[in-house]
Amino acid sequence: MEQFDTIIIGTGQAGPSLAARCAEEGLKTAVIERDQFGGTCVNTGCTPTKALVASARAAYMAHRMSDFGIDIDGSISIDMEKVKARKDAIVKESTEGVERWLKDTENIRVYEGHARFEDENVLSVGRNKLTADKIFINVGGRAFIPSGFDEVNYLTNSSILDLDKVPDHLIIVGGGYIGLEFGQMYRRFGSKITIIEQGRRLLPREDEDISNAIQEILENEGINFRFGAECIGGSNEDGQIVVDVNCKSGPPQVTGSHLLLATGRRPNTDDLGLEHTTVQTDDRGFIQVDNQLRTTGTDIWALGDCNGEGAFTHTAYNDFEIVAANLFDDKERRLSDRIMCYGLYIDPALGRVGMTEARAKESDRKVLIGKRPMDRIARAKEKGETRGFMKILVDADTENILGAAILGIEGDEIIHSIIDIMYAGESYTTIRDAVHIHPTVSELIPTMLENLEPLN
Ligand SMILES: Cc1cc2nc3c(=O)[nH]c(=O)nc-3n(C[C@H](O)[C@H](O)[C@H](O)COP(=O)(O)OP(=O)(O)OC[C@H]3O[C@@H](n4cnc5c(N)ncnc54)[C@H](O)[C@@H]3O)c2cc1C
Ligand SMILES: NC(=O)c1ccc[n+]([C@@H]2O[C@H](COP(=O)([O-])OP(=O)(O)OC[C@H]3O[C@@H](n4cnc5c(N)ncnc54)[C@H](O)[C@@H]3O)[C@@H](O)[C@H]2O)c1
Repeated sequence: MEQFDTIIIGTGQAGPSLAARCAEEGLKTAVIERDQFGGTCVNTGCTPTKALVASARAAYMAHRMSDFGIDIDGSISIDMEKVKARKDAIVKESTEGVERWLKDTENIRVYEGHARFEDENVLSVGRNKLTADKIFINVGGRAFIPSGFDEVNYLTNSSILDLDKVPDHLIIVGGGYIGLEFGQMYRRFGSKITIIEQGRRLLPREDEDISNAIQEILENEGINFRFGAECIGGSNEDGQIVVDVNCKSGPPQVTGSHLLLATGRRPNTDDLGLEHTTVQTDDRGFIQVDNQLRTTGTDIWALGDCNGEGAFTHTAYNDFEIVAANLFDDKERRLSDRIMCYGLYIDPALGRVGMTEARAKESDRKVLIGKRPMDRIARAKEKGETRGFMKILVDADTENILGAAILGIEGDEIIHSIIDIMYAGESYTTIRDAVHIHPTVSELIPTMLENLEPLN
């Protein structure tokens, strides 16, 4: 049995920073990783997808060159092998960076293998047995595969990254983050795309005007949607893929060359031996945690996607910050202090923070709303990027900003001025009265706030 002060399972977005901090504090730290260093974000999530989104945008802009008065003498084609090579190089640099960082840090010992609890404070990794005073679980998640697809060659967010040819017709099951980002990307690379969504609209957690605007943007680029259509199975037929659809209208089968299942994620907690501990999970396998990320187990914490409290890189990293502040800095940081924010990396991107309009309406607050279409923003027009709109919700009594959505060029960046005001707990008038630089999209946030109206 090898004794450590701390053990960290998984090298996703919380584990490595926490390991480095533990090591810096002089703690003898073990880190266990069963697959690629850096986890989902670096290897099969944010990094590769955003690299591909950038290639797809370059292709899109190449096709739009004449809008800007530029003639291209010749055809535009996609070399998917080169697109993939660019993406692979960016991923390699990051994953190797995480591996080197961990392996070169004093006080950290890295184990490569699958960690499993044998007891409350004992883990096995292959033939090694490890124990520690404190254990941190950062095991992330993987693609959820609905039943009915065993007999078909489907792709997931991981395996689609190996493609070095553009599919003729990519069928995507699921109109969430993964479905929309890959859908637009491969449409721009030249695939025919059909997105099949069981709900009646895209992104049901967003407001209906956001869902509709995104649908319109993607349809205008040539993406086909099927709504109210649950995909219940698939088969390989004559070199094609046939997806069976349970629906009230439209054909009961969709045929294409490739199939991407983008139907959500499940936590990597089913093979962790948690049954040998007092760590409790919910009915979907997410580890239950308190406001400081402590599990029900003794001296066991859970961080990142596996605790179901956030599903993003920045929420996983914030979990690390909360744990480190409480353990080492004598600062009480809490999960409940986090204001939910995220980006959806279709183009133009959606930047989001806080409440939706629907949630604000349901609350018993007096709410003010401001809205501005991108085609009434000078910089968006100058850039030829007038799709989308922005909106903001304000509590009429406290003057605090409740939430905002920016669907438009650089929406993922612009939203941060609103996020910061929300964290500062400042009145919306601070940003309304601030001088923003001209010409930017951001300069219209003060203007939007000058024109608030009651939300009915
Ligand atoms: C396609 C896609 C695109 C995304 N894009 C974005 C984005 O643009 N922005 C954003 O904020 N988020 C994005 N996300 C979400 C983001 O990737 C995750 O929220 C983030 O990676 C979560 O990190 P984590 O630390 O919880 O775990 P992970 O990054 O999933 O890491 C967990 C690690 O634990 C290891 N592990 C699991 N079980 C064991 C075990 N028993 N023993 C040893 N090791 C184990 C795994 O191998 C893995 O390396 C995306 C996700 C996907 C799938
Ligand atoms: N930009 C980002 O930050 C980003 C990008 C990609 C992924 N992610 C993370 O990955 C997670 C998973 O993304 P996702 O898109 O897989 O999940 P999701 O939960 O966002 O969307 C899944 C969609 O699939 C639909 N669906 C499920 N089963 C179906 C079926 N049988 N037939 C038809 N439709 C079906 C659901 O109704 C839902 O709309 C996200 O929650 C997010 O945390 C983040």
